[in-house]
Amino acid sequence: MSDNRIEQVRGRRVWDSRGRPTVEAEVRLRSGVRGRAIAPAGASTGTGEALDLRDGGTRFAGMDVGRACAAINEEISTALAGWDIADQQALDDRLIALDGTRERSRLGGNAMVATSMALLHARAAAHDRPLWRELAGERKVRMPLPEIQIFGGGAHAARRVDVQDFMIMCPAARSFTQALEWTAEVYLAAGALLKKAGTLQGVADEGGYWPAFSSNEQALDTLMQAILDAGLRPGEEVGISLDIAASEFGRNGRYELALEGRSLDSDGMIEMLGGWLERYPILSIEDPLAEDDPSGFRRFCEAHGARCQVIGDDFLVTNAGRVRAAAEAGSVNAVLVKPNQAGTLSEAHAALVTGKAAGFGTIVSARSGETEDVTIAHLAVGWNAGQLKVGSFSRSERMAKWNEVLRIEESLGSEAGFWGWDALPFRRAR
Ligand SMILES: O=C(O)[C@@H](CO)OP(=O)(O)O
Ligand SMILES: [Mg+2]
Repeated sequence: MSDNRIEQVRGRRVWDSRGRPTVEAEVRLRSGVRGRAIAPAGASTGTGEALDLRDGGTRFAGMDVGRACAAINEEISTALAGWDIADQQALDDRLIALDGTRERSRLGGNAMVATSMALLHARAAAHDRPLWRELAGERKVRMPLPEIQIFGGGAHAARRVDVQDFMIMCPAARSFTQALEWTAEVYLAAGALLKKAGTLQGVADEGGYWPAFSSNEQALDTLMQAILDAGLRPGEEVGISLDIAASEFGRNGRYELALEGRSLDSDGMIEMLGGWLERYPILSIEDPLAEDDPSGFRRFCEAHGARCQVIGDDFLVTNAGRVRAAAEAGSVNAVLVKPNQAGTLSEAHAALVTGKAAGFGTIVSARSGETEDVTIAHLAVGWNAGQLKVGSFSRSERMAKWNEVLRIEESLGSEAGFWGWDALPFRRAR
């Protein structure tokens, strides 16, 4: 028997897709087996998220991670040394207790999530199996429905468009492979439309195009045209998915839509989004209202939850307690699961399981600041989440994840199912 006790955990500074430093953790077992993982970072963050430990001063605009790396090298490594790798929950509990703060400000959410993920990698390596299989065991899993950005806006594109993510979903595809193929067709068609119109400005943080639109509706119209140009049927084969990220422009019940020069209250937002739902084949809307507007969420979900997935991201911050409360209140019907919002994999998993128990859609999601780390792809498959959101084609830190799911799908051969329509909570309820 090889010795699966932890020898050491090391932290190192690496760089993310926005040119900012981030934290990599590397776990070494006594057997010599290693596992490593890198923490991602958000730009549009919820106030209830685990906090990254970042160093002040002018170095890298005050974004350095020296203290988070030191926390791994010193406290975390000492606290975990000698522990067996088998029990992720016990190891995560140890990290949580060691930090001792609600918002993870002492060790840093970035140090904790990198360590938590690296522990899982080490365990999978010790068992000589892929990470997703380590999580799923012998349970059957299906490949996730991808949610892929075509246009970026909001905090990821200097707020050129108010809405943060204009994405598509291909629930009628037969497989993950085919869903990715269809999405690529739409992506290329959208790029051609923007070039022709002279509105292409570049690539946004998550790999979607950065367009110069004059209204949010223009983005939706262009997206519809791109779906048609790709030879696909909007609403039947391909649907639209939006992340409004409304906390970025809404506070205290007021929403300032800069692009359109409009200021709306909650009811105005609900009415505007309801109008979009009438006119466009929208299957999913994330954070339609701000995190401080729970009654707005409730009214929105009451009005539209029967025909649209309503996702809480900043609103729920991957917190099982908040997911439970939202299920009781009826304020969303889906939860975005971002491990670094929670701080550890066990807490992220608890949020997902709580969502599933409530009949919610569950979407494992990357952050806008990412790296070559593909852990998230394995979590989506291994936890059988149903949906995955990691950004789009023009950025390889995103494609690394999608391509990893292709590999997993191929490895399963005819065993590999695809979540398709079943991933969407309002479709399952029918
Ligand atoms: O809001 C989101 O869902 C994510 C990913 O799109 O963005 P960020 O990582 O900046 O929070
Ligand atoms: Mg979001």
